[in-house]
Amino acid sequence: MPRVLISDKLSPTAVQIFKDRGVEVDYLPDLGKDKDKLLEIIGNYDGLAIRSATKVTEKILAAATRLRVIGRAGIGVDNVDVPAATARGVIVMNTPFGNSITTAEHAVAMMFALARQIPEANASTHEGKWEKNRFMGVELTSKTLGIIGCGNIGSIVAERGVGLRMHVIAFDPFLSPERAIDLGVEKVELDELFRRADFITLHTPLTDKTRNIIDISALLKMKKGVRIINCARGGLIVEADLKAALDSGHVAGAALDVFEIEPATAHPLFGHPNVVATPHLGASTTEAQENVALQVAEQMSDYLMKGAVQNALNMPSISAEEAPRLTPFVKLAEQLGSFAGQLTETAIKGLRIEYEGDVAEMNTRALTSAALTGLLRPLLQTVNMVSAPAMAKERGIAVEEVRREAVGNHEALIRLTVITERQERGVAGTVFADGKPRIVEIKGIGLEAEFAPSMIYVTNEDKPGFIGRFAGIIGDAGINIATFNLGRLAAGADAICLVAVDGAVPDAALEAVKALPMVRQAKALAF
Ligand SMILES: NC(=O)C1=CN([C@@H]2O[C@H](COP(=O)(O)OP(=O)(O)OC[C@H]3O[C@@H](n4cnc5c(N)ncnc54)[C@H](O)[C@@H]3O)[C@@H](O)[C@H]2O)C=CC1
Ligand SMILES: O=C(O)C(=O)COP(=O)(O)O
Repeated sequence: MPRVLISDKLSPTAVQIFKDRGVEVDYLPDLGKDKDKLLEIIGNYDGLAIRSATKVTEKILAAATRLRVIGRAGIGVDNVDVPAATARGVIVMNTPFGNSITTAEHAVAMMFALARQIPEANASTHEGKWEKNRFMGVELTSKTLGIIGCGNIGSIVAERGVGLRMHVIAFDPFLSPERAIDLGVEKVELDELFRRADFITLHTPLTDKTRNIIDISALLKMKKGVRIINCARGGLIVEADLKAALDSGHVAGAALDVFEIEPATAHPLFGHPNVVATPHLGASTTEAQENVALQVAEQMSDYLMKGAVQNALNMPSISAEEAPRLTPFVKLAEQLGSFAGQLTETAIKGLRIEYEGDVAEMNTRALTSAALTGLLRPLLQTVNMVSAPAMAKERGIAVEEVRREAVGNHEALIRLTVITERQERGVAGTVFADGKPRIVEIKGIGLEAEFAPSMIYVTNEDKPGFIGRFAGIIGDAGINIATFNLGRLAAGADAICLVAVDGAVPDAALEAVKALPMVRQAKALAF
């Protein structure tokens, strides 16, 4: 039974779903804050469910020897070392929509709070001061709202802004002009947004490109009296620069839900009269927390129990519906890759994968990942479908996918061609109705063989006497032949022989096969 650790506070719904789906679960909501304890126990788990408090570092991943999936009940995964997880073959998934409305609403609430100084006015009124003349606000109607990052959350903020009769402008390199029109948003460059906006709200992920996107030079480009809202990530704003701009009065107010270092218990901006602060509450509503807990538990259980992959950041999706149909082809692609990988002794420059017939309509990204996994496994024992594409890229292996209708006898065929400095070697296979993968072609020569744990592959000249002498050597070595499959280009031309044997092939027997006069190559293969 797979075991999952929940190391941050999640709705009890998640615990129940894991249990209902047959996944053992330990709920330790404060563990994320205790790095040492997490390091000590993480090796016991197949899955880790987190929010933003747990930091999944390279060190934690190194100790997570059983880990197969990290599920982020929320959106941002900047607290996970995704490249390190990928290199170790651990899927990282999030719940990209579950808390977006809630977070957008928090940004809008922050905008109102800034415009009318609600938190300060509230505190003063509670103190019995009745400072009616101290709190003069600004109207939102007709003001320009500048949105940096117009994805899921930014778009919802945009729609709310339009509803409030604001003029909404957005900077997002990936926002299409059509989508901008649909949202009622004017797409602008960043400098223009800085120049024109009365309110600026941030909704990008924290990446190397977005880090410090609001620094002193950006602040100086903004209108005097601008108000800034950050419900995305600390690190997008240089906090010291913001403080200077608030102190000088250039920025009239800032509302911050997120901070460079969290938890933020002491901060130079705390106590500033024009700063509204909340403790990373963007996603904290009953509705959003139910959504993300339910979704993360379902996604992680689906992966651990059925092999379905949804919302993974480092692996193509495989739906629970397609998983049963795809699985035998995943196996075929991996075994074909493994076959090619075991036969290739020089550096691989490229891999061409041809999908013919029914399989061309399937999830070929997942199949290509599987093929790369098989191909690279002789070099990298720990490679899997998550890490294989990144590993192939790192090694400079160019991957080409071709999809076409069925051309031969097979309704579905996958052909893998490995390209090295010296040659191109192709191998093709299919899955029959019994669900078992078969090799049906090697180097353009047709044959039909099932994959077996131990096999011998021989290329030879098609001359009389080979089979008898080969079988004699194998029999003398005490190895039982399970299946014997032959193929040849033409009578007397190149031939191949793929033999399944019971048990490992001793080196001496393989050497004796290689020494036969008509043999060109002989190799023991393991699947
Ligand atoms: N305060 C909180 O509790 C929460 C914070 N968040 C944060 O909000 C962020 C945004 O979430 P979503 O909208 O769901 O993500 P998303 O991926 O749907 O949208 C992000 C947008 O940022 C854009 N972008 C990327 N780089 C950019 C750049 N250099 N300049 C301008 N735009 C850029 C992308 O094109 C994309 O459209 C998350 O990454 C997360 O860090 C999310 C949920 C809750
Ligand atoms: O989903 C996100 O990106 C968030 O920032 C929400 O964080 P949280 O789950 O509340 O710790």
